[in-house]
Amino acid sequence: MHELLVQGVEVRYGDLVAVQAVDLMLQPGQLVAVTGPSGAGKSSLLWALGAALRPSAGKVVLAGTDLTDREQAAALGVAIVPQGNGLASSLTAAENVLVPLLAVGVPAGEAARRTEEALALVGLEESGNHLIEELSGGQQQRVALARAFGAQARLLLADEPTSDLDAANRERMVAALRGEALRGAIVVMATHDPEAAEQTDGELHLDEGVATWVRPLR
Ligand SMILES: Nc1ncnc2c1ncn2[C@@H]1O[C@H](COP(=O)(O)OP(=O)(O)OP(=O)(O)O)[C@@H](O)[C@H]1O
Repeated sequence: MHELLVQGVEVRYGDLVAVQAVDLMLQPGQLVAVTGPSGAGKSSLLWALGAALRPSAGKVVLAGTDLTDREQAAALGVAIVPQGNGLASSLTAAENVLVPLLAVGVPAGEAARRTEEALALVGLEESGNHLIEELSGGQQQRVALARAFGAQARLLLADEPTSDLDAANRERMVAALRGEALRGAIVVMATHDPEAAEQTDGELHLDEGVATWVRPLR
């Protein structure tokens, strides 16, 4: 059985078909890039995979369970790192990682340990006490990834995770995403960055919502 089954997923905004009948089968341990020009439907596909929007057709099944809404998907371990990070700007970097863990009942000691590890993974161990609004765009992007790493997701959906990063941090983030896959997650990253894309196990290219494997999964 495939852990993630995507069958005929279509996303429409009114008359516009942003994603056209995408089929995918992914297994734990796989790191996949979704590439394509601006407006091709990458974010829409990721949001549909994470049940943050309801597909107009088709379904997304994780470990045998149909994903129905964002809350249910989050409870099943589906994390989304959105473009533009989605962080709480009045909290510190560490609080942004810690609070969601406490909210889902991770014990305080374990949550603190995971927070420290996740911030170290993105190279921000010294910045945990900084407010988000005091951090640069690239640092904020790294906190958003740290939050997802702390959550130890089963399916991690990262939208343009390296877009604001310099080369060294891009390498660090791709390595961290690979680490998540090695831990047993399925990791799907939308990206414009060819160097990040080529480090994945497969590249799914979207053009006007039509998906084609330009580099099939290995
Ligand atoms: N909420 C929305 N309402 C209407 N149209 C939308 C909405 N979100 C996206 N679209 C349209 O759907 C298409 C796909 O958008 P999407 O954001 O998924 O593309 P993308 O490949 O992620 O683009 P980018 O690389 O610029 O982020 C575009 O034509 C976009 O204008």
